[in-house]
Amino acid sequence: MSAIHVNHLRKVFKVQKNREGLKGAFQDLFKRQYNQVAAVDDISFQIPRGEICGYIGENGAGKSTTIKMLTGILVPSSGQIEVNGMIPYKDREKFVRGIGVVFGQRSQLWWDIGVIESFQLLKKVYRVPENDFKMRLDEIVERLQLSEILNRPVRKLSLGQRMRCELAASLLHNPSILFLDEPTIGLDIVVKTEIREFLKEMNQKYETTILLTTHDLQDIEALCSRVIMLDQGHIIYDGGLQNLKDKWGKGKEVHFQFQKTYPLSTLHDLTKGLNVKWFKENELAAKVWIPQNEVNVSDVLSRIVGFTDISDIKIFETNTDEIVREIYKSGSAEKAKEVVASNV
Ligand SMILES: Nc1ncnc2c1ncn2[C@@H]1O[C@H](COP(=O)(O)OP(=O)(O)OP(=O)(O)O)[C@@H](O)[C@H]1O
Repeated sequence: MSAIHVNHLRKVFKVQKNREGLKGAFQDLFKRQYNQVAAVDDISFQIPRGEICGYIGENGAGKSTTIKMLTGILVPSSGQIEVNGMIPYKDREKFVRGIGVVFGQRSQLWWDIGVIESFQLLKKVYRVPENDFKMRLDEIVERLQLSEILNRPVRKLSLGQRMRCELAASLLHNPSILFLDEPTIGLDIVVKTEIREFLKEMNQKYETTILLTTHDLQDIEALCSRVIMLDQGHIIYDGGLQNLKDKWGKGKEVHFQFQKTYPLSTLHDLTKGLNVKWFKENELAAKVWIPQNEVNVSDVLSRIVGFTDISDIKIFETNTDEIVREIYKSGSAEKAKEVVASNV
């Protein structure tokens, strides 16, 4: 049985239309007009137990609306959802005991009381037995290095400290599914790395299923084997991250720093027969563009090294950011593939 099962899910919001001018405002007072916005428009997917899946999309794509439906905060307009074998907006008490949620922009901790008191309250909310709570708390406090800040009120914590406490709070009841909505937003790279390591560990140790919404593709690279990409309420890609790179990656760029000047024609001659493109950077530097799956970097290097005097070489890998941006721009993974192919 999958941890999350979503079938033809839709959420339509009714948004008030504001008519223009004073007359319009007056008319609005008596007769309101509304627009329908389909925030999530007929999406289907399944997430097996123990998977970490990235859920990405541009602002307004419908990510948070999906997470809110999956966690039972919003009721779908149509379609079916099953999370942990339950319908999230029904049987709330039982349902929330099986999930953990972190909204990076909102806190589940009480602002003015000590962190440990918030944890004690959550223990009561989730009805966690004392022994289980103690074991779990000890493990998480040690792993996330929270002992120094447990007695501080949340309002006095730095963002990084607060996010570590939010994660701890979401895991105290040992949920089998964790929903993370922008968990690393605004954090520095050190805290981001710590959080990613911690999540990886929890997933491996407890087989926690994780659905992760983020704008930081480094989160996805570090954690997810699968990514679901959303655009205007529709799924435009659902598959492996490596597959995305293999199929839609633009290729590699190798930058050469030479000790002498080599004209472009010489570099072209050296790589004759290989489908690569050379660009001159300055008198002593040039870069070569190597399309994915067509030419091996080692073939190019073997033709250049030994025939030229090189002082430095740098290889730039496929950039996930660029692939994803291209896909967002074109609105579908298939179209992006065509765009990328025509650019190479
Ligand atoms: N309560 C609401 N009432 C009306 N419209 C809403 C409501 N919540 C979301 N929307 C609209 O639904 C669409 C999707 O919003 P949602 O917050 O799910 O996007 P998102 O992908 O999470 O964006 P972001 O990355 O900016 O958080 C947007 O057009 C938004 O304006």
